[in-house]
Amino acid sequence: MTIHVSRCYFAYRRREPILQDLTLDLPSGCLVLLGPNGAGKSTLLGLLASGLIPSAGSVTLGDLDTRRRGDLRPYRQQVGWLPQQVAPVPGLRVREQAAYAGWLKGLSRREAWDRSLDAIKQVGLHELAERSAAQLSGGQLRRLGIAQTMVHSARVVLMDEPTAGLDPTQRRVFRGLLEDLKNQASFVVSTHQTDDLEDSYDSVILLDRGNVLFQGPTVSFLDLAPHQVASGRRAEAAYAGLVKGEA
Ligand SMILES: Nc1ncnc2c1ncn2[C@@H]1O[C@H](COP(=O)(O)OP(=O)(O)OP(=O)(O)O)[C@@H](O)[C@H]1O
Repeated sequence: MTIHVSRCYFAYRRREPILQDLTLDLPSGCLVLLGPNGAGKSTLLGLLASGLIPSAGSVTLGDLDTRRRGDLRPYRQQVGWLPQQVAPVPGLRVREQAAYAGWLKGLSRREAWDRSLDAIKQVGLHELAERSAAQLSGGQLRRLGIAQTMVHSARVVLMDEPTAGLDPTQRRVFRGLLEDLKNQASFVVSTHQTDDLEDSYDSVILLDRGNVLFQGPTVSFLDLAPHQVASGRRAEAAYAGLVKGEA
């Protein structure tokens, strides 16, 4: 089961609409959300996370609809959110912060604490369980953010530019993590990095000025690149062709 976006409109207060009549069925698996600066990726993720509510249309997961107040809590239990900056909670250690996130999502204190160990193990942070979360590096904090979504067994995890600012080693760690967690949840990842598309993602959505320029399997996206383009450059070429309308 994944998220359906149906005929959505969204505008920030008294501004031009960012998304108009947007309809998307997010497939399960790993999906990458691409698009130039200002395309509307974070806005779409905000709607999927239920932090933003469409002024018309709907965002649904099964029979849960983010426009119904009573549905928000169960919706958010199933949809995890990893913002660009994961903030350490002052005074909490790594495992405590993971457990705290689970408790905020409605788990009992006991259940959240029990599950937190597995979650930090899954992201390779168990050896740092007792360290203050404030002492983690940027890459480790993002892994903690993923662990927070694992504690409450989110079915869909949304990530906004999770590898921005990470060094190549940390980016590789992140890619490995995504690979390991793929069978536990679906992932929607917004990024500007196209070099690892083929290995990491099953499908692609390309947004530009709120419009979907492409939605489909990664292989079909790469096929849009001119034939002479070498394999490592195909995603970049397909992207450039679509954004300029040349593909
Ligand atoms: N809080 C806000 N208030 C008003 N306008 C906003 C707000 N957040 C974003 N916007 C506007 O909405 C449009 C889409 O922004 P959004 O952040 O969703 O794009 P993006 O694709 O995530 O961009 P980037 O790749 O630069 O992060 C932009 O024109 C932006 O200026």
